[in-house]
Amino acid sequence: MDLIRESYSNLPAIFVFIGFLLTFIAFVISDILWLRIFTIVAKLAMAVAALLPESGPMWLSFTGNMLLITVNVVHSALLILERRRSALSNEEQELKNKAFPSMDRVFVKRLFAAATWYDLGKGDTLLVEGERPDKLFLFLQGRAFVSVKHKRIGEIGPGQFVGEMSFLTRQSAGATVVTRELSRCLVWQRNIVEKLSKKDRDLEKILTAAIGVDLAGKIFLQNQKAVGIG
Ligand SMILES: Nc1ncnc2c1ncn2[C@@H]1O[C@@H]2COP(=O)(O)O[C@H]2[C@H]1O
Repeated sequence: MDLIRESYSNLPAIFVFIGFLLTFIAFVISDILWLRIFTIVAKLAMAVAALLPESGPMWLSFTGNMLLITVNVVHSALLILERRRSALSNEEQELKNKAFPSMDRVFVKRLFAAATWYDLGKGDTLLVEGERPDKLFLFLQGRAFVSVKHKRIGEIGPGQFVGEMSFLTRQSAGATVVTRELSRCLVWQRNIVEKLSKKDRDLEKILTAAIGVDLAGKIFLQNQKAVGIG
């Protein structure tokens, strides 16, 4: 009998422990839907723990946890709906694989939805050195030459951005970029993507992360060229 009573008095602590453990797991997970699902279960454990103390239920803690559960259930349902609606076309999927491989499809779809597909001819000038670009390009197909002071310094290929440097620094373009062959790009009007990033910090994060990876690749190639490998 004593053993049963003792086990029962440990129950709140066990549920609190489970709650903290699940909260910890939730914050380690990067997928926002799973983060919310783990948070719901964690808060459920905490809510149960609040009902079990021998001294009587802790209603404030119970209500707080139930409120958090409600908020997360609503957001999870909206996320699931959005995920269903955010199927990517073949081209969008190909571009996501190249430029946003590990990023959440929902956010990538939102970002893509703010852009327009452009088919470019050979010799089209995308950006001019010293001018302030109003567009940000992301190549799906084709290639472009990059030159500074009329000297070719690099190339752009599928999965790479054009105009991302001045987009980040808000300066004028540091190079002129001209297509080398027929190309297909996704193009954002800068003012639109700037407004969108201010409104939606998740979009800003995935865009800057993808630009960061792209820039690292460009610097790597530049370094190889500098020592005569590229
Ligand atoms: N070394 C390089 N290799 C590849 N692309 C480059 C290089 N330097 C500049 N660019 C691109 O050329 C663009 C010119 O405009 P931005 O400076 O906005 O962004 C630049 C990059 O997108």
